[in-house]
Amino acid sequence: MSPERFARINEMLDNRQPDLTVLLDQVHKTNNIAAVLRSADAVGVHQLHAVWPESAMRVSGNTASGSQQWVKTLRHQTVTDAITALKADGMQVVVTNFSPNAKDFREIDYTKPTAIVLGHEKNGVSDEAVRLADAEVIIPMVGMVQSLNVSVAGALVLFEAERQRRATGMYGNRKLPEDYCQKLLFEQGHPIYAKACRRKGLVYPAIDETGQIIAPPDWWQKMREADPDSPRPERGRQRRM
Ligand SMILES: C[S@@+](CC[C@H](N)C(=O)[O-])C[C@H]1O[C@@H](n2cnc3c(N)ncnc32)[C@H](O)[C@@H]1O
Repeated sequence: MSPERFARINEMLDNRQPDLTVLLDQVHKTNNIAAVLRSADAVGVHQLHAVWPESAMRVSGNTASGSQQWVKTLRHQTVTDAITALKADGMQVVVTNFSPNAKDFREIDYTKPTAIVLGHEKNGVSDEAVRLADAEVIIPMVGMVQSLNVSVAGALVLFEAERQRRATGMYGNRKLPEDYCQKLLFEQGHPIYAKACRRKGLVYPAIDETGQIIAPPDWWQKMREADPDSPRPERGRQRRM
């Protein structure tokens, strides 16, 4: 991996907001799911949630433009399961909904741990989601059409959250666990070694701030035993401890 790409992934990790997420409440069109994923990645959402009772959830690769690699989706069988789990993580649950009880979406404090719920393309959010939510919000509209596309609605709320969080300095300081970040950086920077480690049950070595492996000699030895074809340390690039 080039030093530039390594730096870019590090910067992405520094900006991830593990306490901001989206719950897709039966959103089912693959293009819409992909577009929400892409906006979620853009504002630093680390993990998305989806109520998806069917077997496989599909994402349109073109629309997602690779964001599905960086924002993982956790699937829940029911909206009750999903919201219970989000609340157990200390999230306020904000449902986007056309309702007389809904506030303007800009009135919510998104600097709090927040899950934004988006509803089905035709039926909107489920009654159960509304019942369990802490707040209902609406994006005011003055045109002739009654609603926005769900991914557009999601992007507007997410970027309002981004605006508020940036204003209070919530970007640029790493909140994800360091061991998770190290694991991801190793897998991205050294995919062949990572694969060999997984295959043979070897622990991942540490890497330094430039992405070079910092491993004791016995790690290199075990790697060679595990996989005689594994690449040798590049002279001057792979640092030993
Ligand atoms: C196409 S809309 C669904 C319309 C549906 N007939 C209804 O009454 O909810 C799909 C989803 O987009 C979001 N959405 C679209 N426009 C919105 C708006 N103006 N305010 C809040 N949410 C909106 C909501 O999550 C909604 O469930």
